[in-house]
Amino acid sequence: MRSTVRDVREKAGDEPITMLTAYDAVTAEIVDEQGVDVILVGDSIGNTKLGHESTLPVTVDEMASATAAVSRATEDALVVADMPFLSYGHDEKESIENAGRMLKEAGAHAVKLESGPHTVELTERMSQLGIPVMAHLGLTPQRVNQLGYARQGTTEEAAAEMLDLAVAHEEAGAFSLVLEHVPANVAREVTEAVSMPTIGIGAGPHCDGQVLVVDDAVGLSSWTPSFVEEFGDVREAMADAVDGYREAVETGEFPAGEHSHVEDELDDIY
Ligand SMILES: Nc1nc(=O)c2c([nH]1)NC[C@@H]1CN(c3ccc(C(=O)N[C@@H](CCC(=O)O)C(=O)O)cc3)CN21
Ligand SMILES: CC(C)C(=O)C(=O)O
Ligand SMILES: [Mg+2]
Repeated sequence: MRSTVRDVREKAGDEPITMLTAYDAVTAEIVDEQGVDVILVGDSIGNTKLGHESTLPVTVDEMASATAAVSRATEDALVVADMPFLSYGHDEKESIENAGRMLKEAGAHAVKLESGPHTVELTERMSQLGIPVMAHLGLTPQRVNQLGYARQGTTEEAAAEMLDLAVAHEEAGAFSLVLEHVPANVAREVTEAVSMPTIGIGAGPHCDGQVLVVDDAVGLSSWTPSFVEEFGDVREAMADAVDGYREAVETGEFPAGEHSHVEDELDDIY
């Protein structure tokens, strides 16, 4: 049965919540079939699929297209669309229209916003309108030009600010919170301070759930952050298959008789 935002919220403290990204239908189908609770259509599509060096160039149209593909292929998981850089936060009307597209056009069940003091009111407005919001604190890669990709919440002051923002977003109506690249003890403190589930990436074992970029988790990425564990080697499996194909064509082994068809009736003509 389809997961709902409420299921995700109620699961906190029970079994860990599992979340992976997906950006296309076949990957979403595999992730969904393996029982992962939440599929995030991440703006990490910029790095993983579109060949960009950061998530900043990703557009609302690109996110809507990927989210629609994922939604069409997903039966059980909750589908969350990541809102790309500058598609929210500067103008309330535009933010809500962009987020609304993910639900109305692309079949997402919720959106994720990289959070800060400027997203508290927006989170409240979206929640009131029926757009469930997943918040995101710690390393927020859309701020790469200010933060780099360094671990966040590493000073007493920064950790206290993260805690305050987590509480403020919960009060504003966020249903869940991603904590990225923060010390495990800070993530534990935040997890204890809020009742919404926290989902960690590089944030230690005390969160209510975990998320990874699917390409990193299956071993498809050529580079991964230090907090990643590769649970497979899809890149090598795919390279072997591509190499096998190239060699079979070059040596004339492919296509063989079983891959082709001779039309007998045309035999005396051709
Ligand atoms: N494939 C992929 N996986 C991800 O997890 C991911 C993306 N892409 N793109 C968007 C962001 C960027 N992320 C990153 C990127 C780099 C580090 C990293 O290497 N951090 C260094 C410190 C770098 C610094 O200090 O500036 C580290 O050692 O932790 C962490 C998260 C996580 N996200
Ligand atoms: C890593 C997750 C949390 C994300 O925001 C993304 O994949 O874009
Ligand atoms: Mg993202």
